[in-house]
Parts: sequence; structure tokens; C-alpha cells
Amino acid sequence: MALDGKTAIVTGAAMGIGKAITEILLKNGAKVAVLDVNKVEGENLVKDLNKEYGADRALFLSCNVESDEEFKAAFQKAAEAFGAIDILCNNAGILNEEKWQDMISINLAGVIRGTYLALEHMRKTNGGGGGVIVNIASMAGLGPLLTCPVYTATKHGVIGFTRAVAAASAASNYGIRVNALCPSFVGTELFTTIEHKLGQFAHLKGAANQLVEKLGVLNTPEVAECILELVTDETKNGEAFMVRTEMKGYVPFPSLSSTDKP
Ligand SMILES: NC(=O)C1=CN([C@@H]2O[C@H](COP(=O)(O)OP(=O)(O)OC[C@H]3O[C@@H](n4cnc5c(N)ncnc54)[C@H](O)[C@@H]3O)[C@@H](O)[C@H]2O)C=CC1
Ligand SMILES: CCCCCC(=O)/C=C/[C@H]1C=CC(=O)[C@@H]1CCCCCCC(=O)O
Repeated sequence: MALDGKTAIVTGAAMGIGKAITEILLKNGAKVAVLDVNKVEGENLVKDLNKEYGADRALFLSCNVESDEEFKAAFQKAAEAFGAIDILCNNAGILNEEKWQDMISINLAGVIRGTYLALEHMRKTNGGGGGVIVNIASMAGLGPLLTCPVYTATKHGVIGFTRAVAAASAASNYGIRVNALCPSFVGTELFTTIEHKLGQFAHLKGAANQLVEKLGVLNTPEVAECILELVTDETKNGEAFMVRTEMKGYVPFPSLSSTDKP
């Protein structure tokens, strides 16, 4: 899938991984709607991006992914401004074990909300042009991260949801691929502020820090490169793509008859 002339929505795009996703999509010719709760960061970023990549290539839309109304309105505005939506990256996420209900609401329900809105806008069986959705999970979605049980649960949920929706989309001829990205540690504000957000298992942070020492920390452009692969490679649907500093690759899962096309 070539990105020239394509349009994308990226959630949680004002900083961190979402900002890097936005930049790589713009570099490759797409227009991008930057959705975030942080208006100041988001508006400043879009001003800079439009200077660098050309007027009106990026659009800031204030949106909390926990709100059906705000998310729906943002999709509508992006579709009106760009003509149609081809790509959605559900990236917005938090890590705060003390506010675990918020994590479920943002990390899991926010991804479901965004995906279902995108299916309505993009599916070929509803007059759309098809497209691709990438959900940002984590390596914590593949194995348990003992410092963060609820974060781990949300990311396992994202991967399960992604795989089921991908199979359902293919079986329904929607023309929409859905994949998940599973990064290891990435050097963003979420990562550098974790220590104060681990809640009742904060005493286990030594073990987590040892893992960080052993595995190292990815930078955001490295993660964005992997997202570009999931967006552009039209053979990929229902995949979980893991990325660490020293290796990356597609996760093998056991095959179940329930994901076969009826
Ligand atoms: N940093 C890391 O080590 C890793 C992060 N991830 C995932 O990557 C995604 C992005 O994380 P980072 O860039 O590290 O975080 P970050 O904290 O640097 O940036 C997150 C962005 O999302 C926005 N945001 C937060 N809640 C929101 C909401 N309710 N609605 C809309 N926007 C919201 C924030 O304002 C911020 O701009 C998350 O889903 C995270 O779980 C996955 C693996 C590793
Ligand atoms: C006290 C600092 C270290 C704490 C690290 C931690 O508990 C959580 C890190 C997570 C931040 C966002 C994520 O998604 C990170 C988890 C990444 C999982 C890494 C698993 C290791 C691997 O097998 O690659």
C-alpha cells in the first residue's frame, strides 16, 4: 500500500510513539489527523509539522478516546477535511496501576471504540474504500509483566481483539486489515515516569529494572518503522508484530478453527 495521498488518524499523537508515527506517515506522503487530550502539545506539534511537510498536511483534533462523542466527532472532522480515512493507528495509552479503571477505559475500550468507528467509515460494504488499522499493544500483551497486572491485561486484550476483528473483517469482505504492534521498552514520557505509577507491586520494580538493563530501550523512530511495515504490507492481517532492541518478528500463535472463514 503506497501512502501518497492516503489519510490517517493517529490517537495519542501529541508526543511519544504517536508523534513518531505521525512523522513517518507524513514523510511517506500521507495526511494525518493528530488526536490527543493534550491541546497545547498537539496544536504546537501540528504547527511545526505543517511548516515542515506543507500546509494542511496535519490537523489537530482534541479528542479523549474515552469519549464516544469526541471520538465520533473527530472522525467526522477528519473525514470532512481529508475526504476519507484510510489508516487508523490506535496508539493512545497510559500506564498507571493506581488508576487501573482508567487504563481499561483508555488502553482497551479506547482501541475498541476507535476500531469500530474506523470500520464504519472505511469498510467497503458501507461505501468506504477499505484500509488498515494498527493497534499499539506491547510485549506486555504477550507475557505477564509482574509490575503491571492491569496494564498487562489491557494489552493482552488489545491483541485478542485485534486478531478476532482482523479475521471477522476478512470474512466479511470489509477490505480492512487489522494488526497489532508489540514494542518492548520505549524511551518516552510514559516509560520515564513509570516508577511512581506501579501501585501495589512497586516493590517489584527492581526485577523490572533488571529487564530494562538486559533488553535496552527502543527509540520512537524505530517503533514507527515497524508501524509503517504493518500499514504498507498488504499481506499482513491479524498479526502481532513484536519489536525489541535486538530483534523483531511476527508472533506465532496456535491456529484455532474459530478463526477460519466460515
Ligand atoms: N513507552 C513504552 O515503553 C511503551 C509504550 N507502549 C504503548 O505505546 C502507546 C504510546 O505510549 P507512549 O508514547 O510511550 O506514551 P506517552 O505518554 O509518551 O504519550 C501518550 C500520548 O497519549 C495521549 N493520551 C493519553 N490518554 C489519552 C486519551 N484518553 N485520549 C487521547 N489521548 C491520550 C497523551 O496526551 C500523550 O500525548 C501506548 O498505548 C503504550 O501503552 C507499548 C510498549 C512500550
Ligand atoms: C521501574 C522502571 C521499569 C518498569 C518497567 C515496567 O514495569 C513497565 C514497562 C512498560 C512501559 C510500557 C510498556 O508497554 C512497557 C512494557 C514492555 C514489556 C517489556 C517486556 C520485556 C520483553 O520481553 O521484551
